[in-house]
Amino acid sequence: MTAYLIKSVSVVGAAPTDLLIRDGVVAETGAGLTAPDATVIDGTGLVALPGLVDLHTHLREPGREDAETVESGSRAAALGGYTAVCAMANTSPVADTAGVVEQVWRLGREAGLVDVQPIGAVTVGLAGGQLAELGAMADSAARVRIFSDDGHCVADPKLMRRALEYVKAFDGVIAQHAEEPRLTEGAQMHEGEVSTRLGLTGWPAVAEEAIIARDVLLAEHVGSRLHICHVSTAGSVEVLRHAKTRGVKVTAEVTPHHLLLTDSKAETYDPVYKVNPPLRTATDVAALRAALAEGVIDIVATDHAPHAVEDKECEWAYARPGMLGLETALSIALDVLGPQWDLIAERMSRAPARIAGLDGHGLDPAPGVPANLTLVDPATRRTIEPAELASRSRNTPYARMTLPGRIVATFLRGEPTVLDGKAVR
Ligand SMILES: NC(=O)N[C@@H](CC(=O)O)C(=O)O
Ligand SMILES: [Zn+2]
Ligand SMILES: [Zn+2]
Repeated sequence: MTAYLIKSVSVVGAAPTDLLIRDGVVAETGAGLTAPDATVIDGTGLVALPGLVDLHTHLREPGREDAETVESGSRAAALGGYTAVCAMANTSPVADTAGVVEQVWRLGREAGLVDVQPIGAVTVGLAGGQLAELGAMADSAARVRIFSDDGHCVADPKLMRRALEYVKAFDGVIAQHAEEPRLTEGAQMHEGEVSTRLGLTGWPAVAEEAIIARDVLLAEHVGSRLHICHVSTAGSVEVLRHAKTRGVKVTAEVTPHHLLLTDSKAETYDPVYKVNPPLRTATDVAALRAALAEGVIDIVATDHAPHAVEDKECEWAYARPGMLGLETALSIALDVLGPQWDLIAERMSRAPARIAGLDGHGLDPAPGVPANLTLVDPATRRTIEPAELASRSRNTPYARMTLPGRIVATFLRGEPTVLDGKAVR
């Protein structure tokens, strides 16, 4: 196993130091390190972060390997600075059995580019009718701890309660896609001024907020852990703030796109901007940014949602919702938060690793720690070219935008997955 000596790198924004990576761990840190057998990387101007952890990734395998595979999504993740991703359950077949989660877990191991942690479905077939075999998925080789029907809301309050109660036994968490389905029938975009002008059916903020309010009360009642996927409205932030003040065990994520883009993008009628929950208003964006800085929102999660060309390059109403995210998330975070490295490390690595219970991830580079880390060049700006992305899909909303920051290298347990900004395999 090759050793790597990274010279003069800033660890999470601190004064430059050297990092020696050997045998899968950070062996030593300090100024003036030497290691004759090591490959030297010049870290001048670079920032070392704990490898990013994505709590919300769609890898599309099994079932839609034309849009993404575990391997292509893992490569996109590594290039984005990630060392672990949690793979959503809305595959085909659905990841609602021990067999399917073990298959995804095994494919992740074989690709070997990031740790792929499968998320299990809450209900059989994501149909919302009966609980899936949560215990069997938890006990499987994939050791599932996060369960979600993402793409669909667990709308039945009794089923949601039972799921919350069930996962307590193994310190699991239910990740809710908060969308009251009766309030979003036929919805195409955020319900507001722009939807009225364009004549598109609206997805009202209250459809999200009502479910979050219900579920934080349920989580409080049964004393379970709840996670809220892709929070998108100012009102949701207020509900979460209230719940956290009461000590409810709730965590929440925001996506890069909800931190940057607004519903005015729908005026282009370009379905690349169609996403669930929809892009909201500038007021919502400001509230989400403030909540992320404050900690009312715990993490940034990509909701990387690859879609094949035929599902995206069509009329708005027929297009599938969802956007790519893994290869651009750090750049968006840097753009939105500025070089607040400790905050970025917390929201994109440490906190998601804690929520997912991923040992060995989310730890700042220090002696003895598994070498899961990424090197960022904050000074370089790059223009996003969809054709250059490692994802099998092309549905990035940032095409031809120039964004700050470039991932120079990523290490998974001491092995580089990315070097010189390029995937190693
Ligand atoms: N976000 C999306 O618009 N789409 C996701 C599902 C989801 O996250 O709800 C997908 O699977 O494509
Ligand atoms: Zn969702
Ligand atoms: Zn999703």
